[in-house]
Amino acid sequence: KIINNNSKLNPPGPRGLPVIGNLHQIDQSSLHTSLWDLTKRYGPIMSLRFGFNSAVVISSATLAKEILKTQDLIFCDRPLFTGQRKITYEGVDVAFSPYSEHWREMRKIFTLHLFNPKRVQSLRSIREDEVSSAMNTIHDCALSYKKVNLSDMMKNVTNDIMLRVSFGKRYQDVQERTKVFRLLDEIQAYLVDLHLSDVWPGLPFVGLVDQLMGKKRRLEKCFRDLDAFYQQLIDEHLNHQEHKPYAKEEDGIDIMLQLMKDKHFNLNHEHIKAMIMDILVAGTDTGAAVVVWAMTLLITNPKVMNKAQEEVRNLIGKNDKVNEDDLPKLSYLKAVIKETLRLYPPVPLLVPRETRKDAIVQGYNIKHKTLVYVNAYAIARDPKYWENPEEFLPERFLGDCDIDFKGNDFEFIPFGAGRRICPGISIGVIVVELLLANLLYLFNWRLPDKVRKEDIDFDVMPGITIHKKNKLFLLADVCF
Ligand code: HEM
Repeated sequence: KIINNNSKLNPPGPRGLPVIGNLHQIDQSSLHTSLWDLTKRYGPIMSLRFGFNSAVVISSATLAKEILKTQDLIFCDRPLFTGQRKITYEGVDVAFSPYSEHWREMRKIFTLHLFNPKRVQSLRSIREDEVSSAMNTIHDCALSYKKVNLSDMMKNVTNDIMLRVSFGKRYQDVQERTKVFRLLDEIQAYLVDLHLSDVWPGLPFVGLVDQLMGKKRRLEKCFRDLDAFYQQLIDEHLNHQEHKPYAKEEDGIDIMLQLMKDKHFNLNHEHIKAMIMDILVAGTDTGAAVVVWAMTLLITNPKVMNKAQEEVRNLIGKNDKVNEDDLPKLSYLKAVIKETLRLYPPVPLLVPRETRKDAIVQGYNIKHKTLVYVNAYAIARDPKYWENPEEFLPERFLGDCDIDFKGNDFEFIPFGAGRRICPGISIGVIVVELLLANLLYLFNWRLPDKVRKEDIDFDVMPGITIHKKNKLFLLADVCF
Protein backbone atom coordinates (compact mmCIF):
# COMPACT_ATOMS: atom_id res chain seq x y z
CA LYS A 1 0.00 0.00 0.00
CA ILE A 2 1.13 3.52 -0.69
CA ILE A 3 0.92 5.63 2.43
CA ASN A 4 0.67 9.40 2.64
CA ASN A 5 0.52 9.61 -1.11
CA ASN A 6 -1.76 12.62 -1.19
CA SER A 7 -0.95 14.32 2.07
CA LYS A 8 2.45 15.60 0.84
CA LEU A 9 3.81 15.05 4.32
CA ASN A 10 6.22 12.14 4.11
CA PRO A 11 7.41 10.78 0.78
CA PRO A 12 5.42 7.71 -0.31
CA GLY A 13 6.70 4.29 0.61
CA PRO A 14 5.68 0.76 1.52
CA ARG A 15 3.80 0.32 4.77
CA GLY A 16 6.14 -1.08 7.38
CA LEU A 17 5.60 -3.31 10.37
CA PRO A 18 5.87 -2.15 13.97
CA VAL A 19 9.46 -2.24 15.29
CA ILE A 20 11.15 -3.65 12.19
CA GLY A 21 9.72 -1.09 9.77
CA ASN A 22 10.49 -2.15 6.18
CA LEU A 23 13.46 -4.40 6.95
CA HIS A 24 11.50 -7.49 5.84
CA GLN A 25 10.83 -5.95 2.41
CA ILE A 26 14.47 -5.36 1.59
CA ASP A 27 17.06 -7.75 0.24
CA GLN A 28 20.23 -6.77 2.10
CA SER A 29 22.37 -8.89 -0.22
CA SER A 30 21.66 -6.49 -3.08
CA LEU A 31 20.32 -3.36 -1.45
CA HIS A 32 20.61 -1.12 -4.51
CA THR A 33 18.56 -3.40 -6.81
CA SER A 34 16.09 -4.18 -4.05
CA LEU A 35 15.51 -0.46 -3.41
CA TRP A 36 15.24 0.12 -7.15
CA ASP A 37 12.46 -2.49 -7.38
CA LEU A 38 10.52 -0.72 -4.63
CA THR A 39 11.12 2.64 -6.32
CA LYS A 40 9.36 1.34 -9.45
CA ARG A 41 6.19 1.13 -7.31
CA TYR A 42 6.56 4.14 -5.06
CA GLY A 43 8.41 6.69 -7.16
CA PRO A 44 11.78 8.48 -7.25
CA ILE A 45 11.48 9.79 -3.71
CA MET A 46 10.50 7.04 -1.31
CA SER A 47 10.46 6.78 2.45
CA LEU A 48 11.30 3.67 4.44
CA ARG A 49 12.08 2.67 7.99
CA PHE A 50 15.02 0.48 8.93
CA GLY A 51 14.10 -0.46 12.49
CA PHE A 52 13.79 2.92 14.24
CA ASN A 53 15.75 4.79 11.53
CA SER A 54 13.86 6.85 8.97
CA ALA A 55 15.32 6.67 5.49
CA VAL A 56 14.65 8.29 2.14
CA VAL A 57 15.71 6.84 -1.21
CA ILE A 58 16.31 9.15 -4.16
CA SER A 59 16.22 7.61 -7.63
CA SER A 60 15.98 10.31 -10.29
CA ALA A 61 18.54 12.70 -11.74
CA THR A 62 16.33 15.73 -11.03
CA LEU A 63 15.96 14.83 -7.36
CA ALA A 64 19.64 13.85 -7.07
CA LYS A 65 20.47 17.39 -8.23
CA GLU A 66 18.10 18.81 -5.60
CA ILE A 67 19.76 16.74 -2.83
CA LEU A 68 23.42 16.87 -3.91
CA LYS A 69 23.52 20.41 -5.28
CA THR A 70 20.59 22.72 -4.49
CA GLN A 71 20.12 21.52 -0.90
CA ASP A 72 23.54 19.89 -0.44
CA LEU A 73 24.21 21.85 2.74
CA ILE A 74 21.28 20.10 4.45
CA PHE A 75 22.07 16.65 3.03
CA CYS A 76 25.85 16.47 3.51
CA ASP A 77 26.13 14.75 6.90
CA ARG A 78 26.99 11.08 7.21
CA PRO A 79 25.36 8.65 9.64
CA LEU A 80 27.88 7.09 12.01
CA PHE A 81 27.01 3.59 13.18
CA THR A 82 28.87 1.64 15.89
CA GLY A 83 31.38 -0.18 13.64
CA GLN A 84 32.15 2.92 11.58
CA ARG A 85 32.51 5.05 14.72
CA LYS A 86 35.06 2.66 16.19
CA ILE A 87 37.09 2.00 13.04
CA THR A 88 37.26 5.72 12.17
CA TYR A 89 38.36 6.84 15.66
CA GLU A 90 34.95 8.46 16.33
CA GLY A 91 34.53 9.73 12.77
CA VAL A 92 37.68 11.86 12.55
CA ASP A 93 38.41 10.65 8.98
CA VAL A 94 37.04 12.24 5.79
CA ALA A 95 34.50 9.71 4.51
CA PHE A 96 32.48 9.11 7.70
CA SER A 97 33.06 12.42 9.45
CA PRO A 98 29.97 14.50 10.09
CA TYR A 99 29.92 17.73 8.07
CA SER A 100 31.94 20.06 10.27
CA GLU A 101 35.00 22.29 10.48
CA HIS A 102 36.99 19.14 11.26
CA TRP A 103 35.76 17.42 8.05
CA ARG A 104 36.68 20.53 6.02
CA GLU A 105 40.22 20.50 7.41
CA MET A 106 40.69 16.76 6.83
CA ARG A 107 39.30 17.01 3.31
CA LYS A 108 41.72 19.90 2.63
CA ILE A 109 44.62 17.72 3.80
CA PHE A 110 43.40 15.00 1.44
CA THR A 111 42.97 17.22 -1.63
CA LEU A 112 45.70 19.85 -1.10
CA HIS A 113 48.46 17.74 0.43
CA LEU A 114 47.94 14.02 -0.18
CA PHE A 115 46.33 13.98 -3.62
CA ASN A 116 46.91 17.36 -5.26
CA PRO A 117 47.45 17.11 -9.04
CA LYS A 118 51.24 17.43 -8.71
CA ARG A 119 51.48 14.61 -6.17
CA VAL A 120 49.09 12.39 -8.13
CA GLN A 121 51.43 12.88 -11.08
CA SER A 122 54.51 12.16 -8.95
CA LEU A 123 53.04 8.77 -7.95
CA ARG A 124 53.15 7.66 -11.56
CA SER A 125 56.19 5.44 -11.14
CA ILE A 126 54.48 3.51 -8.33
CA ARG A 127 51.41 2.91 -10.50
CA GLU A 128 53.37 1.88 -13.59
CA ASP A 129 55.64 -0.33 -11.55
CA GLU A 130 52.81 -2.21 -9.82
CA VAL A 131 50.75 -2.54 -13.02
CA SER A 132 53.82 -3.96 -14.83
CA SER A 133 54.37 -6.42 -12.04
CA ALA A 134 50.73 -7.61 -12.27
CA MET A 135 51.06 -7.96 -16.06
CA ASN A 136 54.18 -10.11 -15.57
CA THR A 137 52.20 -12.45 -13.32
CA ILE A 138 49.48 -12.71 -15.98
CA HIS A 139 52.17 -13.34 -18.59
CA ASP A 140 53.41 -16.30 -16.53
CA CYS A 141 49.86 -17.68 -16.22
CA ALA A 142 49.42 -17.29 -20.00
CA LEU A 143 52.62 -19.19 -20.80
CA SER A 144 51.62 -22.04 -18.50
CA TYR A 145 47.96 -22.08 -19.71
CA LYS A 146 46.75 -21.30 -16.19
CA LYS A 147 43.48 -19.47 -15.58
CA VAL A 148 43.90 -15.88 -14.39
CA ASN A 149 41.90 -14.98 -11.29
CA LEU A 150 41.26 -11.39 -12.33
CA SER A 151 39.19 -10.61 -9.23
CA ASP A 152 42.03 -11.40 -6.80
CA MET A 153 44.71 -10.02 -9.05
CA MET A 154 43.04 -6.61 -9.47
CA LYS A 155 42.42 -6.39 -5.73
CA ASN A 156 46.08 -7.19 -5.02
CA VAL A 157 47.45 -4.66 -7.45
CA THR A 158 45.21 -1.79 -6.26
CA ASN A 159 46.09 -2.71 -2.66
CA ASP A 160 49.80 -2.71 -3.49
CA ILE A 161 49.53 0.71 -5.15
CA MET A 162 47.67 2.33 -2.26
CA LEU A 163 49.87 0.72 0.42
CA ARG A 164 52.92 2.22 -1.28
CA VAL A 165 51.18 5.58 -1.77
CA SER A 166 50.11 5.70 1.88
CA PHE A 167 53.18 4.39 3.66
CA GLY A 168 55.86 3.65 1.12
CA LYS A 169 55.86 -0.03 1.79
CA ARG A 170 55.43 -3.09 -0.38
CA TYR A 171 54.61 -6.29 1.39
CA GLN A 172 56.61 -9.05 -0.25
CA ASP A 173 56.73 -11.54 2.57
CA VAL A 174 53.73 -13.81 1.93
CA GLN A 175 52.74 -14.13 5.59
CA GLU A 176 52.98 -10.41 6.28
CA ARG A 177 51.13 -9.63 3.07
CA THR A 178 48.30 -12.05 3.90
CA LYS A 179 48.01 -10.50 7.38
CA VAL A 180 47.74 -6.96 6.00
CA PHE A 181 45.24 -7.94 3.32
CA ARG A 182 43.16 -9.76 5.95
CA LEU A 183 43.12 -6.62 8.08
CA LEU A 184 41.87 -4.63 5.09
CA ASP A 185 39.06 -7.15 4.53
CA GLU A 186 38.11 -6.89 8.20
CA ILE A 187 37.89 -3.10 8.02
CA GLN A 188 35.51 -3.40 5.07
CA ALA A 189 33.33 -5.86 6.95
CA TYR A 190 33.12 -3.79 10.15
CA LEU A 191 32.31 -0.61 8.23
CA VAL A 192 29.04 -2.15 7.03
CA ASP A 193 28.21 -4.41 9.97
CA LEU A 194 25.24 -3.02 11.91
CA HIS A 195 24.70 -3.63 15.62
CA LEU A 196 21.18 -4.09 17.00
CA SER A 197 21.71 -0.82 18.86
CA ASP A 198 22.18 0.90 15.46
CA VAL A 199 18.88 -0.44 14.16
CA TRP A 200 16.89 0.08 17.36
CA PRO A 201 18.66 2.89 19.20
CA GLY A 202 17.24 3.54 22.65
CA LEU A 203 15.47 0.17 22.93
CA PRO A 204 16.26 -1.34 26.35
CA PHE A 205 18.67 -4.30 26.37
CA VAL A 206 19.73 -4.19 22.70
CA GLY A 207 23.20 -3.08 23.77
CA LEU A 208 23.32 -6.04 26.10
CA VAL A 209 22.25 -8.42 23.31
CA ASP A 210 25.00 -7.02 21.06
CA GLN A 211 27.41 -7.72 23.88
CA LEU A 212 26.13 -11.26 24.46
CA MET A 213 26.40 -11.97 20.73
CA GLY A 214 30.09 -11.09 20.98
CA LYS A 215 29.78 -8.25 18.47
CA LYS A 216 31.41 -5.66 20.71
CA ARG A 217 34.29 -7.96 21.60
CA ARG A 218 35.05 -8.81 17.98
CA LEU A 219 34.92 -5.15 17.00
CA GLU A 220 37.26 -4.18 19.85
CA LYS A 221 39.71 -6.91 18.86
CA CYS A 222 39.73 -5.82 15.21
CA PHE A 223 40.21 -2.20 16.28
CA ARG A 224 43.15 -3.08 18.55
CA ASP A 225 44.86 -5.04 15.74
CA LEU A 226 44.33 -2.19 13.34
CA ASP A 227 45.51 0.44 15.76
CA ALA A 228 48.68 -1.53 16.50
CA PHE A 229 49.31 -1.91 12.76
CA TYR A 230 48.93 1.83 12.10
CA GLN A 231 50.97 2.77 15.18
CA GLN A 232 53.83 0.53 14.10
CA LEU A 233 53.89 2.24 10.71
CA ILE A 234 53.88 5.69 12.29
CA ASP A 235 56.66 4.69 14.70
CA GLU A 236 58.75 3.30 11.83
CA HIS A 237 58.39 6.62 10.03
CA LEU A 238 59.20 8.60 13.16
CA ASN A 239 62.28 6.51 13.86
CA HIS A 240 63.39 6.62 10.21
CA GLN A 241 64.00 2.89 10.36
CA GLU A 242 64.20 1.03 7.11
CA HIS A 243 60.48 1.50 6.65
CA LYS A 244 60.25 2.01 2.92
CA PRO A 245 62.73 0.10 0.88
CA TYR A 246 60.98 1.12 -2.36
CA ALA A 247 59.99 4.73 -2.05
CA LYS A 248 62.10 7.62 -3.18
CA GLU A 249 59.06 9.84 -2.95
CA GLU A 250 57.34 11.06 0.21
CA ASP A 251 54.49 8.82 1.29
CA GLY A 252 51.19 9.74 2.95
CA ILE A 253 52.45 9.23 6.49
CA ASP A 254 55.57 11.36 5.82
CA ILE A 255 53.35 14.19 4.58
CA MET A 256 50.94 14.02 7.50
CA LEU A 257 53.70 13.76 10.12
CA GLN A 258 55.30 16.85 8.63
CA LEU A 259 51.95 18.70 8.78
CA MET A 260 51.65 17.62 12.41
CA LYS A 261 55.16 18.90 13.15
CA ASP A 262 54.28 22.23 11.50
CA LYS A 263 51.29 22.36 13.86
CA HIS A 264 48.97 22.34 10.88
CA PHE A 265 45.37 22.32 12.10
CA ASN A 266 45.27 20.13 15.23
CA LEU A 267 46.42 17.00 13.41
CA ASN A 268 47.29 14.08 15.70
CA HIS A 269 48.11 10.38 15.35
CA GLU A 270 44.46 9.33 15.44
CA HIS A 271 43.63 11.66 12.56
CA ILE A 272 46.52 10.19 10.58
CA LYS A 273 45.36 6.64 11.27
CA ALA A 274 41.78 7.45 10.26
CA MET A 275 42.99 9.08 7.05
CA ILE A 276 45.08 6.03 6.15
CA MET A 277 42.02 3.87 6.71
CA ASP A 278 40.03 6.02 4.25
CA ILE A 279 42.70 5.79 1.57
CA LEU A 280 43.03 2.04 1.91
CA VAL A 281 39.31 1.34 2.04
CA ALA A 282 38.01 3.88 -0.46
CA GLY A 283 41.00 3.76 -2.74
CA THR A 284 41.67 0.09 -3.37
CA ASP A 285 38.48 -1.89 -3.71
CA THR A 286 36.67 0.60 -5.90
CA GLY A 287 39.26 0.58 -8.69
CA ALA A 288 39.56 -3.21 -8.60
CA ALA A 289 35.77 -3.57 -8.83
CA VAL A 290 35.60 -1.31 -11.92
CA VAL A 291 38.29 -3.25 -13.80
CA VAL A 292 36.64 -6.59 -13.00
CA TRP A 293 33.19 -5.35 -14.09
CA ALA A 294 34.75 -3.93 -17.27
CA MET A 295 36.43 -7.25 -18.11
CA THR A 296 33.19 -9.12 -17.33
CA LEU A 297 31.28 -6.87 -19.71
CA LEU A 298 34.00 -7.10 -22.38
CA ILE A 299 34.28 -10.90 -22.33
CA THR A 300 30.52 -11.14 -22.79
CA ASN A 301 30.57 -8.49 -25.54
CA PRO A 302 33.40 -9.63 -27.85
CA LYS A 303 32.77 -6.94 -30.48
CA VAL A 304 33.38 -4.21 -27.91
CA MET A 305 36.45 -6.08 -26.63
CA ASN A 306 37.88 -6.25 -30.18
CA LYS A 307 37.23 -2.59 -30.81
CA ALA A 308 38.92 -1.56 -27.55
CA GLN A 309 41.91 -3.82 -28.29
CA GLU A 310 42.21 -2.48 -31.82
CA GLU A 311 42.28 1.08 -30.53
CA VAL A 312 44.96 0.49 -27.94
CA ARG A 313 47.12 -1.69 -30.22
CA ASN A 314 46.88 0.68 -33.21
CA LEU A 315 47.71 3.71 -31.11
CA ILE A 316 50.57 2.24 -29.13
CA GLY A 317 52.11 0.13 -31.90
CA LYS A 318 54.80 -2.28 -30.79
CA ASN A 319 55.91 -1.68 -27.24
CA ASP A 320 56.28 -3.65 -24.02
CA LYS A 321 53.40 -1.91 -22.19
CA VAL A 322 51.01 1.05 -22.11
CA ASN A 323 52.36 4.04 -20.19
CA GLU A 324 50.39 6.83 -18.55
CA ASP A 325 51.42 9.23 -21.36
CA ASP A 326 49.41 7.07 -23.75
CA LEU A 327 46.15 7.23 -21.80
CA PRO A 328 44.79 10.60 -23.08
CA LYS A 329 44.72 9.18 -26.62
CA LEU A 330 42.51 6.21 -25.75
CA SER A 331 39.03 7.65 -26.23
CA TYR A 332 37.24 4.34 -26.83
CA LEU A 333 38.84 2.82 -23.72
CA LYS A 334 37.64 5.84 -21.73
CA ALA A 335 34.12 5.30 -23.12
CA VAL A 336 34.28 1.62 -22.08
CA ILE A 337 35.19 2.71 -18.54
CA LYS A 338 32.38 5.28 -18.40
CA GLU A 339 29.88 2.71 -19.66
CA THR A 340 31.10 0.25 -17.01
CA LEU A 341 30.69 2.90 -14.32
CA ARG A 342 27.17 3.58 -15.63
CA LEU A 343 26.05 -0.05 -15.52
CA TYR A 344 28.05 -1.11 -12.45
CA PRO A 345 28.93 1.91 -10.30
CA PRO A 346 31.04 0.28 -7.55
CA VAL A 347 29.39 2.43 -4.87
CA PRO A 348 25.81 2.22 -6.17
CA LEU A 349 24.10 4.00 -3.26
CA LEU A 350 26.96 6.48 -2.82
CA VAL A 351 28.07 6.69 0.80
CA PRO A 352 24.79 7.22 2.72
CA ARG A 353 24.06 10.79 3.77
CA GLU A 354 22.10 12.10 6.75
CA THR A 355 20.02 15.29 6.97
CA ARG A 356 21.40 18.07 9.17
CA LYS A 357 17.93 19.55 9.73
CA ASP A 358 14.35 19.29 8.47
CA ALA A 359 14.04 19.74 4.73
CA ILE A 360 11.34 19.92 2.07
CA VAL A 361 11.96 18.13 -1.21
CA GLN A 362 9.35 18.21 -3.96
CA GLY A 363 6.78 19.24 -1.38
CA TYR A 364 7.58 16.30 0.91
CA ASN A 365 8.87 16.66 4.43
CA ILE A 366 12.17 15.04 5.28
CA LYS A 367 13.01 15.14 8.95
CA HIS A 368 16.30 15.98 10.65
CA LYS A 369 18.57 12.89 11.01
CA THR A 370 16.92 10.96 8.16
CA LEU A 371 19.21 8.53 6.32
CA VAL A 372 19.47 9.42 2.65
CA TYR A 373 20.37 6.92 -0.06
CA VAL A 374 20.94 8.28 -3.57
CA ASN A 375 20.60 5.33 -5.92
CA ALA A 376 23.24 6.14 -8.56
CA TYR A 377 22.72 2.65 -10.01
CA ALA A 378 18.98 3.17 -10.65
CA ILE A 379 19.51 6.69 -12.00
CA ALA A 380 22.11 5.50 -14.51
CA ARG A 381 19.62 2.96 -15.89
CA ASP A 382 16.67 5.34 -16.09
CA PRO A 383 15.15 5.11 -19.61
CA LYS A 384 14.19 8.77 -19.29
CA TYR A 385 17.87 9.67 -19.72
CA TRP A 386 19.42 6.62 -21.35
CA GLU A 387 18.46 4.90 -24.59
CA ASN A 388 18.51 1.08 -24.24
CA PRO A 389 19.75 1.54 -20.67
CA GLU A 390 20.41 -2.15 -20.01
CA GLU A 391 22.77 -2.51 -22.99
CA PHE A 392 26.55 -2.17 -22.84
CA LEU A 393 27.16 0.50 -25.50
CA PRO A 394 30.34 2.53 -24.89
CA GLU A 395 29.59 4.43 -28.14
CA ARG A 396 26.94 6.42 -26.25
CA PHE A 397 29.78 8.35 -24.59
CA LEU A 398 31.53 9.20 -27.89
CA GLY A 399 30.86 11.90 -30.49
CA ASP A 400 29.16 15.00 -29.20
CA CYS A 401 28.19 13.42 -25.86
CA ASP A 402 29.87 15.42 -23.12
CA ILE A 403 28.40 13.60 -20.12
CA ASP A 404 31.09 13.17 -17.49
CA PHE A 405 31.38 11.72 -13.99
CA LYS A 406 32.66 14.87 -12.30
CA GLY A 407 29.42 15.60 -10.48
CA ASN A 408 27.73 18.00 -12.92
CA ASP A 409 25.64 15.50 -14.86
CA PHE A 410 23.21 14.06 -12.35
CA GLU A 411 22.09 11.17 -14.58
CA PHE A 412 25.64 9.80 -14.18
CA ILE A 413 27.10 10.12 -10.67
CA PRO A 414 29.36 7.10 -9.97
CA PHE A 415 31.61 9.36 -7.83
CA GLY A 416 28.72 11.23 -6.16
CA ALA A 417 28.39 15.01 -6.36
CA GLY A 418 28.41 18.15 -4.23
CA ARG A 419 30.52 18.79 -1.16
CA ARG A 420 31.09 15.08 -0.47
CA ILE A 421 31.95 14.06 -4.03
CA CYS A 422 34.77 11.50 -4.16
CA PRO A 423 38.06 13.40 -3.74
CA GLY A 424 40.03 10.45 -5.19
CA ILE A 425 38.55 10.62 -8.72
CA SER A 426 41.74 11.54 -10.55
CA ILE A 427 44.01 8.86 -9.06
CA GLY A 428 41.15 6.33 -9.11
CA VAL A 429 40.50 6.84 -12.82
CA ILE A 430 44.19 6.77 -13.80
CA VAL A 431 44.67 3.41 -12.04
CA VAL A 432 41.60 1.91 -13.74
CA GLU A 433 42.63 3.23 -17.18
CA LEU A 434 46.21 2.02 -16.84
CA LEU A 435 45.17 -1.45 -15.71
CA LEU A 436 42.51 -1.95 -18.36
CA ALA A 437 44.66 -0.52 -21.16
CA ASN A 438 47.48 -2.95 -20.32
CA LEU A 439 45.16 -5.95 -19.95
CA LEU A 440 43.74 -5.24 -23.42
CA TYR A 441 47.02 -4.33 -25.08
CA LEU A 442 49.15 -7.22 -23.89
CA PHE A 443 46.73 -10.16 -23.92
CA ASN A 444 43.93 -11.78 -25.86
CA TRP A 445 41.26 -12.99 -23.47
CA ARG A 446 39.02 -16.02 -23.67
CA LEU A 447 36.71 -18.05 -21.47
CA PRO A 448 38.08 -21.15 -19.72
CA ASP A 449 37.26 -24.50 -21.33
CA LYS A 450 33.63 -25.59 -21.01
CA VAL A 451 32.56 -22.11 -19.81
CA ARG A 452 30.09 -20.40 -22.13
CA LYS A 453 29.39 -16.69 -22.37
CA GLU A 454 25.97 -17.34 -20.84
CA ASP A 455 27.61 -18.89 -17.76
CA ILE A 456 29.21 -15.59 -16.79
CA ASP A 457 27.00 -14.00 -14.17
CA PHE A 458 26.66 -10.47 -12.87
CA ASP A 459 25.74 -11.40 -9.26
CA VAL A 460 27.01 -9.00 -6.63
CA MET A 461 28.59 -9.34 -3.21
CA PRO A 462 27.00 -7.10 -0.53
CA GLY A 463 28.98 -4.20 0.92
CA ILE A 464 29.53 -0.45 0.40
CA THR A 465 31.59 -1.35 -2.67
CA ILE A 466 29.85 -3.78 -4.98
CA HIS A 467 32.10 -6.53 -6.27
CA LYS A 468 31.32 -9.37 -8.61
CA LYS A 469 30.23 -12.19 -6.28
CA ASN A 470 31.74 -15.07 -8.25
CA LYS A 471 35.37 -14.45 -9.08
CA LEU A 472 36.20 -13.77 -12.70
CA PHE A 473 38.54 -16.43 -14.10
CA LEU A 474 39.73 -15.99 -17.70
CA LEU A 475 42.44 -17.40 -19.92
CA ALA A 476 45.00 -15.03 -21.33
CA ASP A 477 47.05 -15.47 -24.51
CA VAL A 478 50.18 -13.43 -24.95
CA CYS A 479 49.56 -11.10 -27.84
CA PHE A 480 53.03 -10.03 -29.01
C1 HEM B 1 36.96 4.25 -9.46
C2 HEM B 1 37.22 4.48 -8.23
C3 HEM B 1 36.30 5.18 -7.24
C4 HEM B 1 34.93 5.31 -7.18
C5 HEM B 1 33.90 4.80 -8.18
C6 HEM B 1 34.62 6.09 -6.00
C7 HEM B 1 33.33 6.45 -5.60
C8 HEM B 1 33.04 7.21 -4.49
C9 HEM B 1 31.71 7.62 -4.09
C10 HEM B 1 30.42 7.28 -4.82
C11 HEM B 1 31.82 8.35 -2.94
C12 HEM B 1 30.68 8.99 -2.14
C13 HEM B 1 30.40 10.37 -2.71
C14 HEM B 1 29.17 11.06 -2.16
O1 HEM B 1 28.73 10.77 -1.03
O2 HEM B 1 28.62 11.93 -2.88
C15 HEM B 1 33.22 8.40 -2.60
C16 HEM B 1 33.73 9.06 -1.50
C17 HEM B 1 35.06 9.06 -1.17
N1 HEM B 1 36.11 8.53 -1.89
FE1 HEM B 1 35.97 7.56 -3.68
N2 HEM B 1 35.78 6.39 -5.35
C18 HEM B 1 36.83 5.87 -6.07
C19 HEM B 1 38.18 5.99 -5.78
C20 HEM B 1 38.70 6.60 -4.67
C21 HEM B 1 40.12 6.67 -4.36
C22 HEM B 1 41.24 6.12 -5.22
C23 HEM B 1 40.21 7.32 -3.15
C24 HEM B 1 41.45 7.64 -2.33
C25 HEM B 1 42.64 7.75 -2.79
C26 HEM B 1 38.87 7.67 -2.73
C27 HEM B 1 38.54 8.35 -1.56
C28 HEM B 1 37.27 8.73 -1.20
C29 HEM B 1 36.97 9.46 0.04
C30 HEM B 1 37.97 9.90 1.10
C31 HEM B 1 35.58 9.68 0.04
C32 HEM B 1 34.77 10.41 1.11
C33 HEM B 1 34.57 11.89 0.73
C34 HEM B 1 33.79 12.70 1.76
O3 HEM B 1 32.96 12.14 2.47
O4 HEM B 1 34.04 13.92 1.85
N3 HEM B 1 37.98 7.22 -3.67
N4 HEM B 1 33.96 7.71 -3.56
